[in-house]
Amino acid sequence: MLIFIGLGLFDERDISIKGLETVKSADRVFLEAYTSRLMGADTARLEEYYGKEVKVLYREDVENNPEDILIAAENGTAAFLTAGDPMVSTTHSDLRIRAEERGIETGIIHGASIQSAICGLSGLQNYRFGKSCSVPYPEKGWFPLTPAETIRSNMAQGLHTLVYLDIKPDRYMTVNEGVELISEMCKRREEEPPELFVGIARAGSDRPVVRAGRGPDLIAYDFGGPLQILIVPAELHMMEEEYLRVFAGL
Ligand SMILES: C[S@@+](CC[C@H](N)C(=O)[O-])C[C@H]1O[C@@H](n2cnc3c(N)ncnc32)[C@H](O)[C@@H]1O
Repeated sequence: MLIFIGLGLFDERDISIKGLETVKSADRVFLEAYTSRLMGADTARLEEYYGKEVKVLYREDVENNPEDILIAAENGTAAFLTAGDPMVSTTHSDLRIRAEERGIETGIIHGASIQSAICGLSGLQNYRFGKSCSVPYPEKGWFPLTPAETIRSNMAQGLHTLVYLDIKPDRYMTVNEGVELISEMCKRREEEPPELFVGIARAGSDRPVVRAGRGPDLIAYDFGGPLQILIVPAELHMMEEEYLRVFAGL
């Protein structure tokens, strides 16, 4: 059996009791470490907490060579762990389909996701979000403008945009970098950059940071360590504006 388990948002204690019991009784435990991360716990700490060896997986292991996972799931119970919820803004549906097609039973134990956490932290209503987007680190000769296009299209419909920030093996994109990149994309599209941004750092920790402001203000603000995420709000409802004043320094 292959069970996808969400670890929640920050450290080893954010997993559900159901998830923890399943990990502890699993035959093999895999940790997907490229779509998101638990910044409050490293692999050694997870292994100690679960009393199990944890095999860390990178994109290549899941998307191109998932044999090890599938064979483990054919021969016993394999737990596949992902920070957040395993099926939110990740590509794991493909693995679940592959398993089912091989006759392997699958299941999901959900975890708290950044997608809902940002609503509580920012006060922006979840039903007012449009399509989300990701800002990647630009590479030589490659500077995609699609995030700016998504933001503009959402904005025209009065919808907020959630902007996921890139994770690389050796670095994590900050809110400061995200705002700078979006402003540059708008410039290249010959558009005005958004007037307001909301930056969030370390959701799920004891001290998450939430800050709303104009682009230059957020670029200068120190959000501390990763993980970080960005929202570009559309026109605010009265209650949303009030919430940002009280909790995000608007
Ligand atoms: C592709 S999404 C994966 C979401 C995950 N599956 C979930 O349900 O939470 C990962 C991105 O979300 C943001 N993120 C995830 N967890 C976060 C946290 N605890 N605090 C701030 N941002 C976070 C970061 O921008 C990160 O690059």
